[in-house]
Amino acid sequence: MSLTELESHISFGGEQKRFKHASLTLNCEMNFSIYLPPQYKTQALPVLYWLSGLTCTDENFTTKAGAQAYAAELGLILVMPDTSPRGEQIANDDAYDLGQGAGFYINATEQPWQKNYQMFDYISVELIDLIDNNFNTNGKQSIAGHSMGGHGALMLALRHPDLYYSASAFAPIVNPSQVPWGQKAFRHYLGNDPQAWQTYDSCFLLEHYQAEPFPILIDQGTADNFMPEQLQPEALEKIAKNRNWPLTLRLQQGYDHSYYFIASFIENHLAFHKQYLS
Ligand SMILES: N[C@@H](CCC(=O)N[C@@H](CSC=O)C(=O)NCC(=O)O)C(=O)O
Repeated sequence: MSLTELESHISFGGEQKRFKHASLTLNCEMNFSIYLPPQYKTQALPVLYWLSGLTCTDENFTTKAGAQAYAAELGLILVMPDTSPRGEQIANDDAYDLGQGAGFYINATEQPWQKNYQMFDYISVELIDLIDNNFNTNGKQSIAGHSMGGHGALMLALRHPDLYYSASAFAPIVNPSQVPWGQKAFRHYLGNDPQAWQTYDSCFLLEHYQAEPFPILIDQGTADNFMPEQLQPEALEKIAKNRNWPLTLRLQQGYDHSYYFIASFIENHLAFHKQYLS
């Protein structure tokens, strides 16, 4: 599949680029951003996929997290996909938490979403193939994300331990089938079948996980207005403790839900993933 370059900027000795491509999985044109660190000029490198949250595109993390400086030191490729299919012909909703910008990284089965909202397959199959076929990767990848994207990162890694070496999240929605953001999205995209909801719920997936465990790091700000109702990271921590799972939950005093929080700890997340990708 061919890529069209939209932007290219030198950043910390590497290159910050943006591409568009035709997605066969989502039946539309998609953009993604990629950071290629300086080491990329001479060697194949591992990839960290970053999944953003509600209302975001590929550009929120790229422009706000300050991750390029650390990726340049560590020799990590960063890939930032969009958060949903996009376009005038694509189903949408006026609310910020449904439709475009709110794909929830799942494969929709309900109308009018099913034709385009196949984000689970896009991230775990089409995008990995696209990146590996067009860039000099070493075939190793990990995954991280924020809020809705934190849900996506944990859920995709729990569903695909064959693909991802480690997972991390900022303020993730860990139990989407039990909280308003997730319940709304799942009802629209998946219908009312509780079993379908569970297949995309990190708490359920961790509780029933059978393969080799992989490391998880979660940061959660204590001043995050969304924490009590939507996020509840302790629910996942409790299951992890019962299963002796290597999960670290760090409660960061006074931090909120914003990219100022992400920028404050992104260095730790990149270093965490680098250990497992080396
Ligand atoms: N507009 C909404 C909240 C939208 C919001 O806070 N989005 C977060 C992710 S929330 C979970 O997925 C985000 O990352 N926004 C983009 C940014 O650059 O900050 C509301 O009013 O509640």
